[in-house]
Amino acid sequence: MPETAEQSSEFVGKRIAFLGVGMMGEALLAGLVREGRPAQIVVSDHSSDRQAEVAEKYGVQAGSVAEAVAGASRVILAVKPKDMSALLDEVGAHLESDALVISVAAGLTTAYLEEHLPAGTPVVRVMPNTPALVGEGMSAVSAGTHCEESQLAEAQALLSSSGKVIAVPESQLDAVTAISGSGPAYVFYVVEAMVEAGVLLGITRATATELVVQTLYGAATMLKETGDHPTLLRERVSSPGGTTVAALRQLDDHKVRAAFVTAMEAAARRSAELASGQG
Ligand SMILES: NC(=O)C1=CN([C@@H]2O[C@H](COP(=O)(O)OP(=O)(O)OC[C@H]3O[C@@H](n4cnc5c(N)ncnc54)[C@H](O)[C@@H]3O)[C@@H](O)[C@H]2O)C=CC1
Ligand SMILES: O=C(O)[C@@H]1CCC=N1
Repeated sequence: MPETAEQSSEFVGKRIAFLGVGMMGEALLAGLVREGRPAQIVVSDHSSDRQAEVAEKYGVQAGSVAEAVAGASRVILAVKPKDMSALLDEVGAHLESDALVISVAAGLTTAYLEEHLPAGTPVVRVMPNTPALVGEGMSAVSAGTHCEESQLAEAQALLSSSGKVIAVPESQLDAVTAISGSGPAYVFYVVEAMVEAGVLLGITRATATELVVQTLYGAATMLKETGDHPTLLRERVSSPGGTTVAALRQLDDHKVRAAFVTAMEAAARRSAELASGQG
């Protein structure tokens, strides 16, 4: 398991600026605060209401982008891709010479980030996901041209406060975005559908939700703890001539498996479009 930010001696005493504390920024911030370092964090958000809400909820400092970036050794960028160019101009004007810049924006490449920051700035591109909020996130990281191994490790240690972290070649980050970045939304979509079906079958919404959520949690835990192939686990549920095969046949007839493939291809394509400025 990678060293956590708490365990990393590199982490001690370093100030972290969070620029943009919407859904994803807050989820990553929550992990660091859980590790007990709120005094080192300063947040900045264009929405003053949002900035104040997050600063109060997590007991962290707040300020303008310039105030947050000045004196920060790590700068986390968590704004929408369309807002990144303006933010990078502002960040560049105040960035410390040894600061590491970490972006979570979908699609935006390290080359794009480097182009908009002072020459030689070390950058790390990350694709995290929202389960980071509860410490069960999945992040994939790639280093930019000027980022040293130790700086990539530093970014990994920082992100490990909110879940699992892997390093991947940057060419794979659009696919990663389609899998784990957007993935929680597919799961919530399936949950919605199963709960609706439960209600249709006469179960109360509360009970149907409880049944679906625990089923999902149990199935995910089995996948993680046994390491067994999903096909094997599915076959163990499917009695010959029973209820499960009757249901799965309907999913196949409705091409649900194929729909997941085309949906995820669309997500990866969209990620690549964001990189080429079609955001
Ligand atoms: N929501 C998700 O599941 C995931 C999001 N991401 C990426 O995270 C980034 C943020 O996404 P969300 O948190 O969902 O969006 P969001 O809209 O919830 O948050 C963005 C925040 O940035 C603030 N903002 C905009 N311009 C700013 C600026 N110049 N300075 C300071 N704050 C500024 C906004 O007021 C807002 O609070 C995006 O680039 C997205 O691609 C990556 C992985 C998963
Ligand atoms: O939908 C999006 O563009 C972002 C990136 C991955 C998840 N949410």
